[in-house]
Amino acid sequence: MFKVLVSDPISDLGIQKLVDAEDVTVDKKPGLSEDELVAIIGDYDALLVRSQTRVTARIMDAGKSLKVVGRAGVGVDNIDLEAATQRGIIVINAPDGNTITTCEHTFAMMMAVARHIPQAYLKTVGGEWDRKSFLGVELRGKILGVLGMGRIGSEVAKRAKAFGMEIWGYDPFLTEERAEKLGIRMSSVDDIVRNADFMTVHTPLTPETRHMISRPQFEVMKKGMRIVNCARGGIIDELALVEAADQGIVAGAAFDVFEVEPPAADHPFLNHPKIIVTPHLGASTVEAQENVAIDVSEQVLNILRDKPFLNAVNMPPIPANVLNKLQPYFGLGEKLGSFVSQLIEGAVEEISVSYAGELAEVDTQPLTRYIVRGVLSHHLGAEQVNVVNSLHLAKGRHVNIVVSNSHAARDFTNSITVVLRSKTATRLVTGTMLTGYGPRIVQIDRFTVDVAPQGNLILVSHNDKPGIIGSVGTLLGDNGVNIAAMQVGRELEGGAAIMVLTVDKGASKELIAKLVELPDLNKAKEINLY
Ligand SMILES: NC(=O)C1=CN([C@@H]2O[C@H](COP(=O)(O)OP(=O)(O)OC[C@H]3O[C@@H](n4cnc5c(N)ncnc54)[C@H](O)[C@@H]3O)[C@@H](O)[C@H]2O)C=CC1
Ligand SMILES: O=C(O)CCC(=O)C(=O)O
Repeated sequence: MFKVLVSDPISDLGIQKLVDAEDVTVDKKPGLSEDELVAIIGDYDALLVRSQTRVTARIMDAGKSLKVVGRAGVGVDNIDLEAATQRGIIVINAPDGNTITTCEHTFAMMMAVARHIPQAYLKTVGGEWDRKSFLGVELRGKILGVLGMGRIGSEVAKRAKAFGMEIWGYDPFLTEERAEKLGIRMSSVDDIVRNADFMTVHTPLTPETRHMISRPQFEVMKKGMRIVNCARGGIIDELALVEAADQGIVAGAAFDVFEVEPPAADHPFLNHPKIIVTPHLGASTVEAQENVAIDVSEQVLNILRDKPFLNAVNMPPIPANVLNKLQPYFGLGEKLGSFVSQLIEGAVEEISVSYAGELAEVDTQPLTRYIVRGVLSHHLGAEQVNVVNSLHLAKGRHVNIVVSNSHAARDFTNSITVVLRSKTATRLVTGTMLTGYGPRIVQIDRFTVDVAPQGNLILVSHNDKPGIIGSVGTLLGDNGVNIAAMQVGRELEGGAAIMVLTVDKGASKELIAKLVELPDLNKAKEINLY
């Protein structure tokens, strides 16, 4: 008999299938502390949570029989994925069940902010009949900028069309074909910020999306913008938003999520006349809670019964013989994917991986998953993409994956080449494991290099002229950026060349822009590999 513990309030109807299963007993114990969970988890095979329970390494250590943690929802920020993976505990989520509900909450927020509904309600119930202070705006005819065109963003776009809005969307994986199908304009963050009347964010919180709307964006923002965030706190810089609202740039904002939840009592959003808030209610409908509970219950049953399952967000076990051969390359593969995904412009349409040398002789599928993870996690967030779901996520985004093997490695015992193709560009990176030195990037596009794939890198393309290395070094030095290592690759003396600098701390966007102004320097790009 399998034992399942439900430690958050999860829909009874949703978990009925588990309760009815003859080989399962279900205990519902919401609101337990970590200590209380540690004390009882040893009896259970599965743990079902929403977002309140923090599933820590301590709990998992005590869960000697624990095979699966099921999250009834999308975000798994409350589960220590690394610890689960290390202990062979499968973590699954329910990514589809609350899409429509969160999309509808976004509309509720957008309309409430357009018509000042919470503010007007407060005055009316307070006994005032104030019809002058709450002049609203229509949605019809307005430009709605959607940042993040995944599950929720796409549904928002579809519904906004019914309101007569013009939709401008931005997502690194948005292709022209998909934009056309959705009837939206493919745009950029900058265009949206400068032109939209309403803006809504539907991305995960990643190092790239953190504060993607901050002071520089508010400075150029169309006056009178109304902003909605029902995704994750921190995508929009909260303090910069308050400033922009006070300066009259932002006419209104509606937030369901906060950088720290719950927000402190003196949080500047609370009681701000232009900002309305809800306490992370995006997924809180009867239907969504039922959907996510049904989805997660079904997959937990499959896992307990040793059947194929969906929506795993961490790593499944790999056979020991395969693992031994591939493990040294997992980190390199992921870094190569991340490196080249930070170089490519435009939506990625194809990831092509070539294995050469001894690597071509083993089943490299697990390694391909790491490479694809590296490519996707730059945009989707490392927390959302793992080796279990990376290929599936790529397929869902219509990214073609091509794998080839060549038994003869050119200069190395083994090498991995990753080529990304978008509509407008093709970028290539090759890596290898050098005995005694570890992972190395040995080719970038057509240039031979020798770069350790880690930390903050700056990739510069330039013309091979005397003095250019010095001028780059001086500019970085003058701006307090220390160069730890430097590599130059060129085809011919005096021809096109690249420089890869490993720097001790990240360079600001302004400094990268200054680099490009140097004579004979064509492009500069910062790349983070952690
Ligand atoms: N308020 C709530 O209760 C809920 C919040 N959420 C949150 O909503 C967000 C969206 O969820 P889904 O649509 O299900 O996720 P999804 O994974 O389907 O879509 C996210 C999209 O963001 C895109 N993206 C990543 N980086 C970007 C960038 N720099 N600029 C523009 N787009 C970028 C990705 O390519 C992807 O298409 C997530 O943060 C999720 O945790 C989800 C459900 C409920
Ligand atoms: O379970 C909840 O209410 C939170 C939903 C959420 O934010 C998510 O699924 O990512």
